Amino acid sequence: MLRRRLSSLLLRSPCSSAVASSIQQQHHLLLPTHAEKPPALNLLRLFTSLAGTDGDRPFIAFVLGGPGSGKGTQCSRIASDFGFSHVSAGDLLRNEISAGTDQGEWILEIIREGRIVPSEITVELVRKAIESSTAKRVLIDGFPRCEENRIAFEKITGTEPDLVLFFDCPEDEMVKRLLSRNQGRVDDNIETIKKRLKVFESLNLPVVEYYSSRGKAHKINATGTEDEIFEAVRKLFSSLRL
Ligand SMILES: Nc1ncnc2c1ncn2[C@@H]1O[C@H](COP(=O)(O)OP(=O)(O)OP(=O)(O)O)[C@@H](O)[C@H]1O
Ligand SMILES: O=c1ccn([C@@H]2O[C@H](COP(=O)(O)O)[C@@H](O)[C@H]2O)c(=O)[nH]1
Ligand SMILES: [Mg+2]
Repeated sequence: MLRRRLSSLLLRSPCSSAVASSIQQQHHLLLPTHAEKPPALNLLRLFTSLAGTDGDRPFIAFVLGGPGSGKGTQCSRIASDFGFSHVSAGDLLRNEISAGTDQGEWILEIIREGRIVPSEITVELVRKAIESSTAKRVLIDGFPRCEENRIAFEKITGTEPDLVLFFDCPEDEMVKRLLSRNQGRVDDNIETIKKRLKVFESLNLPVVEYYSSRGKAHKINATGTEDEIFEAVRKLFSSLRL
């Protein structure tokens, strides 16, 4: 409870002014109504660090890339060949929808519109998934989606990813893949795909750039067959001392 409240105090600003107004309009009830000062960061960490100290936590890889770039496909293969647990932020949100809660209904609308779910929801879901995993290596697929997500994750968990994988794919190829994915996703239609591509470029790419500037991001050419792409991925993971 306290953890949840501390998290919400830190996470007042949505991902960008472009998406801020509608999210804030719909989401104002989740935000604190009075001006409390966030507690000092080290106090916050006392309650929220992932599995105690940095040393105890698993190896964390963020897997980023545009919609349809093949993140989920490649994550499944990395998980089975390199012993990673695969945490898909999108799947965690879709589980909330399937659970049929009020929060789920609201998340469904955000996904249908190709927007980003506020950090107070996603960071909690991702943090819990990491904490409940017994694996020593975890792939976080499709998160963080924007700088605000990234900053929130790092503050709330007191940790940074060890590695960031970026699947680089041309837009026309991503659109083609999404339109033939055929998994009944509410966001696999051309109107939503166009919005997701815009959100990817304006909000998600800056996260990749941030981690590139810190020497953590590895770009993989995501064109070609699944096998060809996995060969490049395999080389990278084989070179890591895991
Ligand atoms: N190299 C590839 N060539 C052709 N099709 C591919 C390739 N990799 C994945 N696909 C197919 O493209 C579709 C999108 O792939 P996937 O679901 O892995 O992408 P994603 O990055 O996770 O997308 P999203 O962000 O929407 O979840 C799937 O139907 C998948 O089978
Ligand atoms: O961290 C996240 C991850 C996902 N979303 C929303 O879900 C959809 C689908 O995500 P996929 O990773 O493509 O499965 C995405 O377009 C967002 O609307 C999110 O808000 N935050
Ligand atoms: Mg996916």
